[in-house]
Amino acid sequence: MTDVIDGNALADQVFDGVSDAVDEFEAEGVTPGLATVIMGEDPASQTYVNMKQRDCEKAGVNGVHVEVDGDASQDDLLDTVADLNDRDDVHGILVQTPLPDHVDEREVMNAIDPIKDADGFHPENVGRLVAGEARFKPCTPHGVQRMLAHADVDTEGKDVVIVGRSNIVGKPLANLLMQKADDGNATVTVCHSRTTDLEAKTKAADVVVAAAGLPEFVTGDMLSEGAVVIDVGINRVDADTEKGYELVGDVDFESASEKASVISPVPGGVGPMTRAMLLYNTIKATRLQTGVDATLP
Ligand SMILES: Nc1nc(=O)c2c([nH]1)NC[C@@H]1CN(c3ccc(C(=O)N[C@@H](CCC(=O)O)C(=O)O)cc3)C=[N+]21
Repeated sequence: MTDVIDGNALADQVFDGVSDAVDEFEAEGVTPGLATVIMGEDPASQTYVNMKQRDCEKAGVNGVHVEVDGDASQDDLLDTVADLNDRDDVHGILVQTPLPDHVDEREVMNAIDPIKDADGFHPENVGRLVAGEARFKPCTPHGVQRMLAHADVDTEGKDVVIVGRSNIVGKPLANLLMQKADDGNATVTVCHSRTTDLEAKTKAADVVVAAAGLPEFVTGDMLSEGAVVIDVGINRVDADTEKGYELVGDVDFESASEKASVISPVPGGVGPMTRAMLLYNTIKATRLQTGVDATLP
């Protein structure tokens, strides 16, 4: 039987833990706050940010939403970030990507106060993570780790193949899973578009993480029998649905689930866990800024 990880149910457990932590903060007169900043009108970004704000409401986190006009300057966006850095009621800040072409994403990430960096993308936090002293783990890699633990997948000594080398998923996840401190202890191979004979590598893997941003790229014939498959892809492909698109992962679920012992679906897998770990980081940030030791979810 293939175990299909229910990312929504697992995320709900984390959200419950966040609510409990919020109660602990409230008892000390603190309300954790998360600011989401969106610049421009990208429809997918609007959807995601709305979901994040709904999560905040559900968990009792103070959600602060800021919209910056798509035609505004980079300096306007940096001013917005600076204001949020200064606000005592905002403990976590997320600037939704992609940003308009005239804005340098790196400059914006660098401007976020590292202690409020709910995404974990600031170079100081990237450096800490690589050094084995993670402060804010990026949300998607952290969510993947939680999903593996939940499915009783112990990666110690196992071969993990990550398909995709992005700064937000592939690179940080590789670092986490190879480390001792995170009970990863895996042998990690990072594959990408220039990898020769990808199939030989995925076939030899105990765990395959698909994070290339390519719809249904990883198929069952690329997997070994009993492999663990985590699908990080969230691709909108045109379809004859009400919304005009459907969500598909980077894994061809039908063929892959015939081989896999454990698999995560899209939607309902990594996506909700990414949002849950965003609130986890908000709780962690609030602890660091207030000194109140609320229980981490
Ligand atoms: N600074 C920044 N931080 C991010 O974390 C970030 C970002 N920018 N830019 C875009 C990506 C994408 N992302 C998603 C998170 C959750 C779902 C999610 O919850 N998806 C649901 C349903 C989605 C739907 O119904 O459309 C699911 O997979 O079940 C999707 C996508 C965060 N991102």
